[in-house]
Amino acid sequence: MKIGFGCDHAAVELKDELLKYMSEKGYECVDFGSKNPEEKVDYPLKGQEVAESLIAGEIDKAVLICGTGIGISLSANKVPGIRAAVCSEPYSARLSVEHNNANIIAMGARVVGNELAKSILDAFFSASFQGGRHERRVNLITDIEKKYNK
Ligand SMILES: O=C(CO)[C@H](O)[C@H](O)[C@H](O)COP(=O)(O)O
Repeated sequence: MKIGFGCDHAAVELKDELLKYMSEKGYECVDFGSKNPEEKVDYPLKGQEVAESLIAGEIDKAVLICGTGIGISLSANKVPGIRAAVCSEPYSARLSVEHNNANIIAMGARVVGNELAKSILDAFFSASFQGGRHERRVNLITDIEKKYNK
């Protein structure tokens, strides 16, 4: 699996740590993130870049991090087909895949510590979409998208 990592200036350190963590686990990791915490980068641009790469099939899943995880996930979710979930603990991260078929996990570098962030990634990347009744609901989300993207 190929994982894209995106972040703004608020999350460079955590992004670097998580990219190393997932690389050591054997995942192929692509760094779309900011490299310098001193250089301000606007999170919508990073969220869009990573989301578009995922929809283009260049990466399979993504990890997006900004100060809170909110702005970068809101931006990614504007791209049709993206289901980015902001999570601050592993339970929601697991359920975001099992029930919502999330394809991006977002976190806040000013919210979670490094070890908690790793547990969140473990939960997200070891989970599988359960389908069934959840598929019908995810399809209803897609229907909303289609209604406004004609
Ligand atoms: O958390 C964020 C958006 O949801 C981003 O990380 C921004 O960096 C945040 O808005 C704070 O920005 P600042 O320029 O570092 O104060």
